[in-house]
Amino acid sequence: MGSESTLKLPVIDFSNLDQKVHTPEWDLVRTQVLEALQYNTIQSFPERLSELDQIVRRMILESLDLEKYLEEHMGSTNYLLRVMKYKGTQTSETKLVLTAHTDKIIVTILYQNQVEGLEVETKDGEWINVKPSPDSFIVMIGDSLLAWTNGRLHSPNHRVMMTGDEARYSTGLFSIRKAGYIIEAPKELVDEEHPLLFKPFDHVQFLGYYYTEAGQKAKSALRNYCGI
Ligand SMILES: O=C(O)CCC(=O)C(=O)O
Ligand SMILES: [Fe+2]
Repeated sequence: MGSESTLKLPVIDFSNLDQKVHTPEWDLVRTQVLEALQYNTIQSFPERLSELDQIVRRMILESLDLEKYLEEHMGSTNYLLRVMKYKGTQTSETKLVLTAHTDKIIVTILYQNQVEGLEVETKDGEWINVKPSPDSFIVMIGDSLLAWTNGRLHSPNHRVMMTGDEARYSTGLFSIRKAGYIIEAPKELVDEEHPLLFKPFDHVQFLGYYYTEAGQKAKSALRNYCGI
């Protein structure tokens, strides 16, 4: 995204306020507060992230020569925005605060404060420690897209490990298939060399399975649910 589209949170200085209302300082800060609230940060943040999600997915479809599915893809998407807080562990030992999992969605976009903790597993089983940066997002593929691409893309295992007192905040935008949309790899991605890996499935029903005891215990809930 170009510099014009850079997201900037309004920053307001409250330090010159005393407790008296209707001083010029009070009126100035009140105007700034109202402007900031109208700035609609919480609304524009997911909007901008959903643009990024769509750019990434467009690039994936282009690289697979499957642009003809673009409209169907975008049209069958809902978005979920989740804000997460992980309390500091109050110890110098590193603790697992979010167990290893793959996301079940299409694409995940994460943004976080400066406290480290996210780790992503490579295909070879090595854990990479993600270094947070205020200028970047973490983009991961979820199981829905892995299944749709018939395994061409990888949805990585990830977890959160923390140590120390500081709280970690992260925000995730998750693109999700609408209920009733059947996820099925397109015929262009299935051939002798690439046999179909997953039976067609509905994302919401798959989630229902994922949250059962069997789904939670499975090494890959997707493979258990609809693997061929
Ligand atoms: O907080 C994070 O960085 C990861 C969150 C996550 O993996 C999830 O919500 O699925
Ligand atoms: Fe996740």
